[in-house]
Amino acid sequence: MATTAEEQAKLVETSKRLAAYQAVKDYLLPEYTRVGIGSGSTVVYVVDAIAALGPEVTSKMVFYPTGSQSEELIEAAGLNLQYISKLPAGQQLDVAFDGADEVDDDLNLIKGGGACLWQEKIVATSAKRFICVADFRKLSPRLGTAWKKGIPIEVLPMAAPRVLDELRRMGSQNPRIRPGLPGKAGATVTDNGMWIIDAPFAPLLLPKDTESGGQAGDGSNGLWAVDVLADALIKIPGVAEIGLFYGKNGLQVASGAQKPVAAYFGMADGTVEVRSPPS
Ligand SMILES: O=C(CO)[C@H](O)[C@H](O)COP(=O)(O)O
Repeated sequence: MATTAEEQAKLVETSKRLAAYQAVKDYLLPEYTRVGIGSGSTVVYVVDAIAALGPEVTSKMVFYPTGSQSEELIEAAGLNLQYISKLPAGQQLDVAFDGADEVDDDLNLIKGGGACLWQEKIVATSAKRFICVADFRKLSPRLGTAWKKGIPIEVLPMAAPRVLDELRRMGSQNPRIRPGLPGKAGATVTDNGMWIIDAPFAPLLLPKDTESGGQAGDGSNGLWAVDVLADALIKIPGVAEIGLFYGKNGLQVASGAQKPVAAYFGMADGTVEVRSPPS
């Protein structure tokens, strides 16, 4: 068991790496040609795993980034870069890999800790198969349990005060405009020229909590179901995109969906746990 902060950090990195290599082994088939690459520190290992397959496999593939960080990763690994804007209408990526800030029991995700959520959602929903790769810290029964910073919401800067008002009205506790990096004055500016608001809510309910006379999940008692909250947030004027990647259970998740078809977690014991959404 990791005891020092240094050992814990090493364990987390090992977990990310294990999950990434396993996910790429299982889901990057040699016949695939179009691959989405997400953002964040876990995706670095996804790109490592892909590059390790060698040019005989990867030279036939084209890689689509979710922002400036993944664009750099793709180029630095010597992989073929293409933009999602160039994906012809009616066509899809074969697979997309991305990380997450938190993953619940139904594989709904919080994303956007790295401020890339808008392009990440476009790439994930453009893929036939969206695969989430994470370490053990990201697993939670309900979104908002472990990730306390809030749901990242990408907003038009001029609308930020109005969006904050509405979020408070909806019960968000202390929603805040994300500041820039230390030493940089002002807000975080996304790759799309927008700002991010982080909006904390009480842990979000799942269908199993709201069905059969359970909690309402409509925010009336301060508790929201993931899908009800997501549908309300995206309708706030000035909101460009939200960092909830969600969907109803029992639906076909393999095409145009925000939820992953599989989530790979590197565990603290050195194993990789693979989860699929409930049917
Ligand atoms: O959503 C994201 C960026 O917008 C990332 O996928 C998420 O923040 C996870 O990052 P990391 O792998 O560094 O923990």
